[in-house]
Amino acid sequence: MGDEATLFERIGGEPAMARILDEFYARVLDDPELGPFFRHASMDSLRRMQLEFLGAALDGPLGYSGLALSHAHQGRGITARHFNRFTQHFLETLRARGVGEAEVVDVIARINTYADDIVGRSAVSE
Ligand code: HEM
Repeated sequence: MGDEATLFERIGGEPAMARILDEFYARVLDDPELGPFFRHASMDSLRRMQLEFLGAALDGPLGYSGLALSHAHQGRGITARHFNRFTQHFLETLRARGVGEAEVVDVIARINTYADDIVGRSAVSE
């Protein structure tokens, strides 16, 4: 049991996820509704933090050393619509990179559990 690959490992671990995140953030920056959020972001550091975060959230073996997601995203005006677009880009990138459909579904379900941490309270009514 303990020897079973984690979800992160089934996707290909750190090297595969690093390539996925390169493509994913290129798509996000190209999206006219999402790109402006990242105008002042340090993308290298963000990609590294996101890699760690996913490495931990998809059952390891990475650990996450960044800010709490609620803290990192509060006050940015992120709505449910932004969150869904962001997640849709991630889903499309996983598919484009050849990740299996079962893993894609598992990853998106896992990511959706963080919606309340990302979407601002005052914006939920949208
Ligand atoms: C489940 C979805 C998401 C996850 C897992 C996630 C994850 C992260 C992580 C790990 C960080 C780095 C925190 C740190 O620096 O310590 C971060 C920062 C950030 N995220 Fe997200 N995020 C998500 C959704 C979004 C969405 C929907 C937006 C905007 C539309 C967004 C915009 C940002 C911005 C602007 C930063 C700060 C970048 C910087 O200035 O360095 N995130 N996110």
